[in-house]
Amino acid sequence: MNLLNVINRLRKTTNPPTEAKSAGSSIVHFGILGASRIAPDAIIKPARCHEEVCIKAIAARDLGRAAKYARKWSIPKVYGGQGGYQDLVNDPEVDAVYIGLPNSLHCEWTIKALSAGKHVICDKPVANNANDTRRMFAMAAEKNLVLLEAWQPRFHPALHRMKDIVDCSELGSITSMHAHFGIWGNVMFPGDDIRYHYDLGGGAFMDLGPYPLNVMCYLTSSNPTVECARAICRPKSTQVDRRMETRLIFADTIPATIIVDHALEGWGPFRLLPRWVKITLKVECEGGTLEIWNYPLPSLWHTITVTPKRGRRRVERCYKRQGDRGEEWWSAYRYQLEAFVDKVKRRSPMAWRSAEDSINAMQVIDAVYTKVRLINDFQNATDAYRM
Ligand SMILES: NC(=O)C1=CN([C@@H]2O[C@H](COP(=O)(O)OP(=O)(O)OC[C@H]3O[C@@H](n4cnc5c(N)ncnc54)[C@H](OP(=O)(O)O)[C@@H]3O)[C@@H](O)[C@H]2O)C=CC1
Ligand SMILES: O=C1OC[C@@H](O)[C@H](O)[C@H]1O
Repeated sequence: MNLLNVINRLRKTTNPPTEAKSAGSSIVHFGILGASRIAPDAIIKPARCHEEVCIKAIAARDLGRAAKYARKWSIPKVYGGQGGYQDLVNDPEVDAVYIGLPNSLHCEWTIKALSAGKHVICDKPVANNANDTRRMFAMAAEKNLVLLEAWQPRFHPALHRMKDIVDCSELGSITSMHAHFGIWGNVMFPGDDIRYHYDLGGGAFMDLGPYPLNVMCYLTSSNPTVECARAICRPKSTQVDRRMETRLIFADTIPATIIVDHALEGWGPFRLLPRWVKITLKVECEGGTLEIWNYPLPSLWHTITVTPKRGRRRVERCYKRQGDRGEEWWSAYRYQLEAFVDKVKRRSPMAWRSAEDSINAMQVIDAVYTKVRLINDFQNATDAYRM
C-alpha cells in the first residue's frame, strides 16, 4: 500500500472523472427528487462516470433551492413548488427516478414514480415498514420496472470478499456476530434533521440499523428473529430512538448483537473526548474470527481482518475483483449504479439486492420496533397510498 496511490484513489472516488456518454437512446436519464445532501454521492457523481447515465432533472419543494442545486451540479431541468415532485415524475424525458427523501416519503414517491412508468432507486430504508415495502415491489413487478433499495455496500467488492471468506471452509461455520454503528449525530446533523422526526420515519435503527442488519443477512444468507431489543429515546421524545440495542438469532442458531447510536459517547477521562464514528463488525467462527472496519462506506477505506485460531492473522482490502467490471476508485454507489443500469437494460448485474432482501430486512426492522413498543402508526400511512 502506497500513500500516494491511496490519495489518488480517494480523489477519484470522491470526485470521479467525467465519462463521454454513449449514443442517445441507450442513455438512462435520471430525475432526482429532493435537493438532498446524499444525492451528489449516491447518484450525481456516479452518473458522471457512467457512460449510459445522465442526470436530467432535479425537483425540490422550493424552486429557488432546486435552481441553485441544479446550477451547482449542472442539471439541465428544474422543477419546484407544490407540484414540483410530481412534474418531475411525469416528465417524459425522465426514465428513472432517484429518491433521497425522508423515509416516510419513500413509499409514496416510489409508487408515484412507478405509476408514471419510471424505474426507481430509493434510498435505504426503502420504506417505513414491511407492508409498504411489499406494495412497492409488487407494483414494480406488475409494471415490469426496476426498483432497487439503495443499500450500496451490497455492491462493493469488499463485502463480496467477506462473503467468500465466510463461505469457503477456512474459518468454519459462523458461531456469533457483533456489530456497532454509532455516529456523533449532534455534530454531523442539524438539530431538526429528518433522522430525529418520528413523522419523517426517523430513529437510530431506521437510519443506521440497515447497515449491520443487511451485512449479517448477506453473510449468513438468512433472516433473523428478534430475541430482544432495548431503546433509549431522544431527549424529550417517547417515539424516536437515539440508541437501539438488539439481540437477534440468525439461521435458528447464530446469536448476534447490533448496537446503533445517533449520539455516540465520548472516550477518555469522563468520556469527554469526542468520537466521530464507531463502526465495527466481528464475525466469530468455529475456526477463528473475521472483522471488517468500515462496512458502511468500504470504498473510502476498509480493512478485513482474518484471525484463524491456527495460523497467522492477515489484513485484506478489496476495491476491485479480478475479472469483474469496475475500477479500484469506484465508490460503492458507482458499483450500485452499474448494477441498476444492467437491470434496466436486462443485462446480468454483478450483484443485486432483491425485493425479498428488502422486504425481509424491513420485517426485521418492524419486529425490532415492536419489541421496544415504539411501533408505530407507520402502518396507517399505507392507506393514503393504497392503489
Ligand atoms: N445510502 C447512503 O449512504 C445514505 C442514505 N441516506 C438516506 O437518504 C435519505 C435522505 O437523507 P439526507 O440526504 O441525509 O437528507 P436531507 O435532509 O439532506 O434530504 C432530504 C430531502 O428530502 C426533502 N423533503 C421532502 N419533504 C421533506 C420534509 N417534510 N422534511 C424534510 N425534508 C423533506 C428535502 O428536499 P427539498 O430539497 O425538496 O426541500 C430534502 O432535500 C434518507 O432516506 C437517508 O436514510 C442518507 C445518507 C447516506
Ligand atoms: O445512510 C447513512 O449512512 C451514514 C450515516 O451517517 C447516515 O446517518 C445514514 O443516513
